[in-house]
Amino acid sequence: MLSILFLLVGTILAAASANPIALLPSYANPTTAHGQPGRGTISLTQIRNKAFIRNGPLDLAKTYHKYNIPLPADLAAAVARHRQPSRPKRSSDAHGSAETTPGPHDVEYLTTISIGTPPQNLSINIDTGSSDLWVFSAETTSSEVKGQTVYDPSLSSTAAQLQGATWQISYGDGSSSGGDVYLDRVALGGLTVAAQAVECARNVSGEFTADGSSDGLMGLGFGVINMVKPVRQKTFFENLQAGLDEAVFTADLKHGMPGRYNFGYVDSSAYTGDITYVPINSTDGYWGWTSPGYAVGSGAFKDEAIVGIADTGTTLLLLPSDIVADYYRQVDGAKYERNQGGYVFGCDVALPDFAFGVGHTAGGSPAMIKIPGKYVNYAPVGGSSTKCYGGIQSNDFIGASIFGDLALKAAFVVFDGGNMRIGWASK
Ligand SMILES: C[C@@H](SC(=N)N)c1ccc(Cl)cc1
Repeated sequence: MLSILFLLVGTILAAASANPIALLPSYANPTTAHGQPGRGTISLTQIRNKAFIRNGPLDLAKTYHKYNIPLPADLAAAVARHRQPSRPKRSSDAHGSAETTPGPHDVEYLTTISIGTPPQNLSINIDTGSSDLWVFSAETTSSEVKGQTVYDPSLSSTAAQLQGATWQISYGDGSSSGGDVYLDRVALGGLTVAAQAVECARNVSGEFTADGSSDGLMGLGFGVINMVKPVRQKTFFENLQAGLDEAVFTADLKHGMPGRYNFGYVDSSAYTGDITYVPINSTDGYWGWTSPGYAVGSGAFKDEAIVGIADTGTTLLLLPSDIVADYYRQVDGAKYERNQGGYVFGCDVALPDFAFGVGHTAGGSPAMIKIPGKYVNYAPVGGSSTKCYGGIQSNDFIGASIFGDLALKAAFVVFDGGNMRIGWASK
């Protein structure tokens, strides 16, 4: 319940739109505050401000704020939605595009997002292999912040803490992070979600601290594996999806140069030939799909189903060990080195292309995505200028293949949430 504030005369007109009862001065018959006539006094007549539109959530939220009580999740979301329209208009706003920039050796691709009001710009790793948007924050243990830009919800007028919510996540490379949650405005590529769950790190593992270029991750997997407790939160794409012209986002990563993530449309100028679509299996929360097989260099296509995920958050292409061995048999001097954790070769060696199939053989040959051999030279191994590490490695102990950035940057990829399918095209 709003407590009706008696305002000083000077602020009456400015405040009228914010309060249900406008206080209008009446100079005609001066009386005391209790209605008794007196000299030099003023009486204030109350009239209802017909321009005031009652808003229950906002009224209730004012009471919570008055007593410094964090807002319950639903109320926080209602307040954030009231402050900012959450659904993009179905016109020019229903699609967006953002440049993404590779780190050294294309180890990751970083994209700018803005969070809060006024906007705080952070550089994040878009990761289709997870489903949490988490960022370095003002709450992150200071010794674990080394060069990252942090999000500070206390500086955002649209931030509302999600009461009681926490998160903790671990990734395939052993890295991890965890903290609490705010709802705030998040914008990417011209698209905005008014009440996006922004997971603020209180702790991050050394791998994240050591990467001063990345201020966090935006997971674009499926919300079923979002790690917020007690209530999982939707991804940025899931929150946008219904308002997009097309319920898709596309990844156009490039080798050693900036690429783009688009949302809500398929840019027909970004690829050659046709897009071949195959169904995805999102049961495990990933963009899971099956390739029908592969070819090494100019060799024949080999029918061997490759069950994997399309994962922008993994650098390399991780495949069954028999396929990996088949590839490196075509590389002079290549060998598996345990102490390097994979196949290595001379940095100047000729590398054959690697192609993987998309679509079923079904009599006709499948569409093929060809990874140029030069892409497979990932980087020199630590301390050497002559020995290089392969970009194709084994998926041993993972349980599925991972079509990471090495594969994705050879293609234009459509992540089609509307039709639960993934599309691959050459470019
Ligand atoms: C799904 C990715 S992790 C990610 N993209 N956030 C993954 C899982 C397990 C291994 Cl071993 C390597 C990579």
